[in-house]
Amino acid sequence: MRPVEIKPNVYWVGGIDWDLRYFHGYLTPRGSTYNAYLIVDDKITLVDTVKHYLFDEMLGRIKAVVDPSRIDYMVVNHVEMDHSGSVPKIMELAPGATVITSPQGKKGLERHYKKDWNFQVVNSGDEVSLGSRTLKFVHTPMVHWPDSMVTYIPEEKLLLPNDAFGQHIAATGRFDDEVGWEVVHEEAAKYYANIVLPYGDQVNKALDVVSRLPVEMIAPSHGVIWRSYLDRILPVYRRWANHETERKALIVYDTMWGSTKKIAQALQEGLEEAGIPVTMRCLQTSHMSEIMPDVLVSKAILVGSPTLNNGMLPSVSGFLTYVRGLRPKKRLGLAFGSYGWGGQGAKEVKAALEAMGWEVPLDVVNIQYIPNGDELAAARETGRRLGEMI
Ligand SMILES: Cc1cc2nc3c(=O)[nH]c(=O)nc-3n(C[C@H](O)[C@H](O)[C@H](O)COP(=O)(O)O)c2cc1C
Repeated sequence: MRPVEIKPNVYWVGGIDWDLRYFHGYLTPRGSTYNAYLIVDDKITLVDTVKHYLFDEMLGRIKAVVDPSRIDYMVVNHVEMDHSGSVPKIMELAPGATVITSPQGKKGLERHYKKDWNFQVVNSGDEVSLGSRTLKFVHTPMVHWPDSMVTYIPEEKLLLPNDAFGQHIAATGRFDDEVGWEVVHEEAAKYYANIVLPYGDQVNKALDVVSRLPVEMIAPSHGVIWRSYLDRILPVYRRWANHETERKALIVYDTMWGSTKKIAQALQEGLEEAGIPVTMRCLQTSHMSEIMPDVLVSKAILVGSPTLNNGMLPSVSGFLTYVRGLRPKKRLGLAFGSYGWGGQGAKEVKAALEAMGWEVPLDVVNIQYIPNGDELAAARETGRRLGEMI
């Protein structure tokens, strides 16, 4: 339960959730952390907290540095309970502390905890002096809730952006270079694709703000702290925010008797003939949160469903509902599937792709029952034509 001094007198005092495997609908095979930061200055400040069940772990780390009753400021960058869940217990230990948050943060905290704390509402650009350090607040609404803000400490060139730049990684090392670029990039992409993707415009504004600040270290509220790979992750975030993709295709499908899978394989062959790398995901074996990193980087997304009871399979409609909410833009879509008599499944998929504003340049590949050789050759040709459009 040791705290980690990340800058002089700035300590990581969060909690490590080694066992977390499911986080509001998102699989987290590497677990996660909830990062809280303690700043010891004339005024003692805690920035964010941890999920309620890790309170004791966080408290142990705080106590190793200061008596928690001495906390003057409790900064809440984001109201979601993985970060604010231990605020009530901190406020019991430090009843004289002031809760610093955004206007939406105050409303959100009141709705969550029904407490009459001493609030200091801060607007974007406001500063609070701690003595030898300053807290500067910048609102980042909808990255990823209306209350979200970041805290910047200019004297330390340290940005505490809460969920932005987060990754679900539980590790003993607190820094990006202790985990390695491959892992931290993979988890940052997965986090972005499943949480932040709808808010590209707001991320771009936040990146503009960051680019004007001297930043040496970005300490998010999940996972490891960016100190060595800042030059790499900032341009990657910009590309994600701009919905820039690669010359890649993703095929996502489900099947009852295997025919839609045969069509998926024919489309894959055609795309590969056109020189396009393809990732294949069957919804029976891949969780939709695991598929989202491929959605993030793929220009073409092909979705297949057989027809079941006059519609698409529920697994496919669930996936499309999830993707629609995450709003990836500038994609090429294609719908396909097998049917028995009505064939509505693949047609519904096509309508869903178009409703997301994607370009769907080719007709649906909809084949009755088990595809024959000619039909598979035609599907392969469709894949090749799509590949040439990427
Ligand atoms: C329970 C069930 C319901 C089905 N309902 C429809 C339907 O409403 N309309 C239709 O065109 N085909 C329907 N079918 C036929 C399937 O779409 C057809 O068997 C198709 O080839 C299955 O593709 P798959 O091998 O990819 O699962 C149904 C099949 C099953 C097993």
